[in-house]
Amino acid sequence: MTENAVPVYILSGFLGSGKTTLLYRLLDYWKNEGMRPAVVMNELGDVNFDGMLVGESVPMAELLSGCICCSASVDLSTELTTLMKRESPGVIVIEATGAANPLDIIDNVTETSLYSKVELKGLITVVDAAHLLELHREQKGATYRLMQEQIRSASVLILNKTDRVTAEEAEEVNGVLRKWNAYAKIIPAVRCEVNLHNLLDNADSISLAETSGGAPKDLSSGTGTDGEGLPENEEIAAEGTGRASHDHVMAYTHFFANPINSVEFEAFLKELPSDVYRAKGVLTFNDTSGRFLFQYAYRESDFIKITPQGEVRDVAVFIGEHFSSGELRKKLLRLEGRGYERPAAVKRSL
Ligand SMILES: Nc1nc2c(ncn2[C@@H]2O[C@H](COP(=O)(O)OP(=O)(O)OP(=O)(O)O)[C@@H](O)[C@H]2O)c(=O)[nH]1
Repeated sequence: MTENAVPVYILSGFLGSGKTTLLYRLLDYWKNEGMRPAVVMNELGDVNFDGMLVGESVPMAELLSGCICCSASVDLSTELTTLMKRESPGVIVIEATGAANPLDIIDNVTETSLYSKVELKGLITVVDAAHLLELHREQKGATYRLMQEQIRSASVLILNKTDRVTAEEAEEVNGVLRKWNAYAKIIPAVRCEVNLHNLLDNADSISLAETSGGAPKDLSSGTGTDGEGLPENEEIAAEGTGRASHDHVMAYTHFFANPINSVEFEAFLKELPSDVYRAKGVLTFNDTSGRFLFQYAYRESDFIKITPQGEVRDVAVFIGEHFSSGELRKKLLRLEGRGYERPAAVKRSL
């Protein structure tokens, strides 16, 4: 590999598993080591909520409204090259959407390294212990297969959210990971609190090709559409395009015209159908001051008070499989005190 090539790490893991939590830790770690990290962030929705907390000192490239692995493959190479030229980073971390197939991203990065001084160092997959346990017991579904893919391609695995399972269950999930990936070190964690030096050491220590069974051959599939001209409150749904591994995933973006009641909103989150497995957004409530970044992942929600930089509207993105965006929209409009209007929905491939 090229001398002085900039190391690149890919963060993989299903929606809500804890990738962004790990990203913040890594950025602090590298900054303390005197390095200059840069980030490529990819979101399925139109708004980069996670990027809001990264801080201005970290150069960032954003790929929004699509999944890096199928619709934005050209963009990823271009973004990496531009980031290299513009910022001269010491290390780059790519946080893919939780719906991405990491093999495609590996291929993209390795292709970029043919003409730019970057070197893929490792693929870290974060696993939500409770979510995987449930899916493994059911043994079916596209989400399950995608998680399997993300685990297989990892050079190191973080078994996260172990606070949500018993010690016996953690053992059971550990066994599943070992079965699917015999090579990668498995590091159990809560909120991705791990020894980062060891993590990066382990990520580097084995070849990705060894764990993933080699680079993918087929790069041709996957079409994307641009995000221009989308109306307010938009539905993005996969319709037989893109990778088979996640063409079931859909996202609904809701823009709020009015502040809403926090208690009613929490009740709304509690009643979300199980097909909605991830949601996040920025909200203003009418019963408490300030603005909040909310997170919802596999039946747990979280609210953080924030002061967004620049103009940020109140918005929420819901991601899941084949849920009724019309139903969600109806409920959210009711929370806002707006009547139910006919959805101005546009479908788009992820
Ligand atoms: N209970 C529990 N919650 C966690 C843990 N780690 C992260 N979370 C929470 O889970 C939610 C999702 O975490 P993120 O780090 O944003 O997950 P992500 O993988 O980046 O999510 P996407 O960007 O949607 O793919 C947040 O509310 C976190 O605070 C953990 O170990 N235990």
